[in-house]
Amino acid sequence: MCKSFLTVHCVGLGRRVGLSKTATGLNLKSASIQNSAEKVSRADPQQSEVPIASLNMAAKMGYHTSSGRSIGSNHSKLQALFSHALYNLPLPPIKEDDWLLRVKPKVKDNDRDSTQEWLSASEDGYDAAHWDSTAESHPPWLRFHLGISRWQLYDRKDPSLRALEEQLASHRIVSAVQKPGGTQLKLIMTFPNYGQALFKPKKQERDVETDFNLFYFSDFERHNAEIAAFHLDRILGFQRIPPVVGRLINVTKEIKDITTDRKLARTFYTSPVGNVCFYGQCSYYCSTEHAVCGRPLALEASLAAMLPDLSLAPRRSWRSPWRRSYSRSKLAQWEKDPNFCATVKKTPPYNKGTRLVDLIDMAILDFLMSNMDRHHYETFEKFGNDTYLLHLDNGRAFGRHSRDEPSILAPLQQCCRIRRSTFLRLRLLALPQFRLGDVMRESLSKDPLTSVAPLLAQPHLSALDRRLHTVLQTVHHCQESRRLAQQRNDVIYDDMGGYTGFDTTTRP
Ligand SMILES: Nc1ncnc2c1ncn2[C@@H]1O[C@H](COP(=O)(O)OP(=O)(O)OP(=O)(O)O)[C@@H](O)[C@H]1O
Ligand SMILES: [Mn+2]
Repeated sequence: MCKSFLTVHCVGLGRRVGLSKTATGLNLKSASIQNSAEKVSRADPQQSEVPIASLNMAAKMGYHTSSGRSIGSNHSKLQALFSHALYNLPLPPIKEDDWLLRVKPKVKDNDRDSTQEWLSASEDGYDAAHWDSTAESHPPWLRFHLGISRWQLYDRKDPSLRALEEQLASHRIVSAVQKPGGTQLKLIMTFPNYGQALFKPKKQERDVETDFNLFYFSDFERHNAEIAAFHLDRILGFQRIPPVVGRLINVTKEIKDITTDRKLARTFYTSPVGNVCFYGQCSYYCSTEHAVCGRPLALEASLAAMLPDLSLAPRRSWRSPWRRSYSRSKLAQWEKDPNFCATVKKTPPYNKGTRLVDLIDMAILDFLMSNMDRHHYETFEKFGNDTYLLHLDNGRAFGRHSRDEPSILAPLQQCCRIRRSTFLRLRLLALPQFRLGDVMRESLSKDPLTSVAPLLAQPHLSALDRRLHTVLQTVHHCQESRRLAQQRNDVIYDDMGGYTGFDTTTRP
């Protein structure tokens, strides 16, 4: 049972907590910490709060040390990239309302005693929780939630992010149940400190290329794509994908033996060669033909940090104007109309603010990793239209390396617009001293599953560099055609305000 000053958990836990909302001090509009000082819960990026033991563990697992230098290498392209000015641009000032979960400013006197801290006895495999209003008492997943702002999902330099990744990769799994909805099997896993992760299993070997005759919507999801997408999004400087790590799961001990999900438990069996398999229940690929199997027990999987529960932080789902037709014979509007973008530009929410360039950022991410499955995207409702797009669900990326899919880039090509900061970072990533494929390799080498096999095979890394060149060429063509037509050059959307000194006009 938990007593809470922080209602985040009780709702997110999915278990009975035994206290009424008023008793827990729940502010339904937002998570509430009953303390006046906002500073209490936001991690200070300057100050490492990761215990030494965790850093040792992280080192063993191949994560960065606190200096950020990768273990066993003297020259880190990734570190050099993240030290570059373009990766350290100042964010707009963060006002009270720009945090997703707000710190409740005042405690009523009669609430004070019962709501000052969160207490729970250790039971059912969960740790006793003694969380108060100080950041030090909060587990890393909670620091992640409290660090979500209008401008980014996390601060790349926040040391508690490393602790979060480490816990996703190694903490004991207390519960594993199916996540309903969606087309493919996925589980919600819970850790002793009440943190949760979205689990997606390995369904195919990393080097299998998607069948060219398959429509994109029939493609299987890939656990390594979820992991690689998180790294790529961070390397592009977006911070719009929740942290994802790879992990070897013991199918019997960490799923079958502990699950309370009877529908899931019923689908376990032993294959003819003695591997433990299961297939769960879902609308498409949940049958013995599509079972996921351990070898004989070990199963590779991706674990993504869960976002705050929808009851605390509702999200809005938007249909992408450039979504593909789900019919095998019909074309979508954007495929038929060369002036499609002119219409989109006039249509809310694309007619104001950064929504259009944010969508173009997402198209660039998707083109680089060849993800054709971005029919929808989500935003946090609290932030209205003035916020970034969440890049969730990347399991269908990195399916092909031998071919590129130019139609994914249609938003950039048709609208001829790109954020200045994105364009400059892309140009940086094309330089030999950084090189996208190289920094991706280095970044992915920190993931625990690299010990099994590199998360992206070399042809995928080379494809990233090739596609990056295509993106830069596309921007160049846009600039040239606007110049020739003597139109005002509105290709580069200036999101960097006073920042000067970066040249945006030269060829890639
Ligand atoms: N890290 C996360 N935290 C919380 N919710 C998430 C997270 N990642 C995804 N979701 C939610 O879960 C839903 C299903 O996840 P996802 O899209 O990855 O599964 P899927 O099986 O591929 O679904 P679909 O078949 O509909 O594409 C998403 O639409 C999103 O709202
Ligand atoms: Mn999906």
